[in-house]
Amino acid sequence: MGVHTVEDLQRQAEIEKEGLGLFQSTQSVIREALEKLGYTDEHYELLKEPLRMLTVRIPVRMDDGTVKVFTGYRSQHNDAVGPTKGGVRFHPEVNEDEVKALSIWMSLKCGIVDLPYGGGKGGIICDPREMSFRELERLSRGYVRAISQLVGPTKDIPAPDVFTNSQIMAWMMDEYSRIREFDSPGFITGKPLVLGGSHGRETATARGVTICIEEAVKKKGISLQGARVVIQGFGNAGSYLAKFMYDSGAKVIGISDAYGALYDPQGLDIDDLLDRRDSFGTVTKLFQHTITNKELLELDCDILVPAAISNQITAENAPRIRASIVVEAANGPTTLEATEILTSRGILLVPDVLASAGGVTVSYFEWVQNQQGYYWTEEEVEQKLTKVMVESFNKIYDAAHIHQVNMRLAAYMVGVRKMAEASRFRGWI
Ligand SMILES: NC(=O)C1=CN([C@@H]2O[C@H](COP(=O)(O)OP(=O)(O)OC[C@H]3O[C@@H](n4cnc5c(N)ncnc54)[C@H](O)[C@@H]3O)[C@@H](O)[C@H]2O)C=CC1
Ligand SMILES: O=C(O)CCC(=O)C(=O)O
Repeated sequence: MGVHTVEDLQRQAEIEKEGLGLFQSTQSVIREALEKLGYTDEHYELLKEPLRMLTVRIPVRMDDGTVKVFTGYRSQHNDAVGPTKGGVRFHPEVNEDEVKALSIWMSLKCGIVDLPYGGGKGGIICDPREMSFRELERLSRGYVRAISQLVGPTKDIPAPDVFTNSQIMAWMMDEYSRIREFDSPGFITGKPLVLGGSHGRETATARGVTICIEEAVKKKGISLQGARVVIQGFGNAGSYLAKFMYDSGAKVIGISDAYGALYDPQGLDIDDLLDRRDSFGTVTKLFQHTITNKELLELDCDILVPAAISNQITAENAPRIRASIVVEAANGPTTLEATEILTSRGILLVPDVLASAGGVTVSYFEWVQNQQGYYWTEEEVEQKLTKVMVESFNKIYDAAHIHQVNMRLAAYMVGVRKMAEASRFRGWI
């Protein structure tokens, strides 16, 4: 790989400033991973940006009769390996750079768990917590109409992400099937079981994180029984993870949502919180004594799991993180500088592209079942997921030791190789 230009170095310095672009910092780790593997500048030029990025405007008739126009995105990072794959996020802070970074992370995840996919991701700038059921249906269908030319079961396959769920996947699948005039369950994953969903997809992300935690505690010589766990976010990823930790005998001492956090050093009653949370993973509003998300992250604990949004552990708070293990269920919760700080403090950081890959793995199983029209039992799904996650964790843990790099760079090295090779064999590079 060529010598870095002054421009490169300036950009690098900017990236290192806290808060600057998830997208740029992702590019810098991709560059480093390719360099370590001996790939050329051409590989970096190809892989540093998504191949396609579609911006759409979606007019939606609101319940009060007015029309509101929403902005949405779909990014397809690289389809050398196969169709692109990745979730759709409904959130007020969605933006183009975030969607682009998220699609690159999907490529890396698919490479790590060895799926026949490249990475894609979508998002709509909206706040579903302030929309009615029918408004959400119209928005979901409008998004599919807007992106329908670019997606499909063998092109790009969406799935759930922040503030989207199996009901939204069902509307999207129905809209796509209407447009194409045949039933297309393989267009999207994370569907309800009765519409071709897979057993285990609902809990897959949390299950994958749990498997990473089980492997990580072995490496650290910590017993999961009685271990103190703190989880930021109580939605799909965070709440099921809390349940798995609670059931395995760990003590979940802190959880949070967008409005605050709950802390009990004796351990929270997770079954009770699960009964009381709403469909957006909100539960803290029901309690008087709460702490902030910022305080939650700095609690004294053994295992910390950010399972909500990006940029939560930064150079500012990384020196005060007191966990021995940090497992990233969320996408992009830790900045690059914070990654360095945590690693140099001996904290085992299990990066997002590995820890959260259980979701897309079971999405792949769902897609395979849809293509075959033959459905697997919950036990089969769980067994296959466990094998994939245990192998992936150990592959990356070993790579980090062999190459003497942190776990994030090791994960990028493992994740980028397949698409780099596929791009080369196709003659793109
Ligand atoms: N659902 C999935 O299959 C996968 C999700 N992920 C990642 O996991 C993370 C969480 O996703 P889901 O659980 O699916 O979303 P979700 O919508 O089910 O839950 C999100 C949770 O984060 C909380 N939250 C939102 N904004 C927050 C803020 N500003 N501060 C603190 N908490 C906030 C919400 O209150 C809620 O508890 C995201 O980063 C997502 O990309 C990664 C892989 C797969
Ligand atoms: O299930 C999928 O296809 C993708 C899930 C996702 O968006 C993610 O892993 O970030």
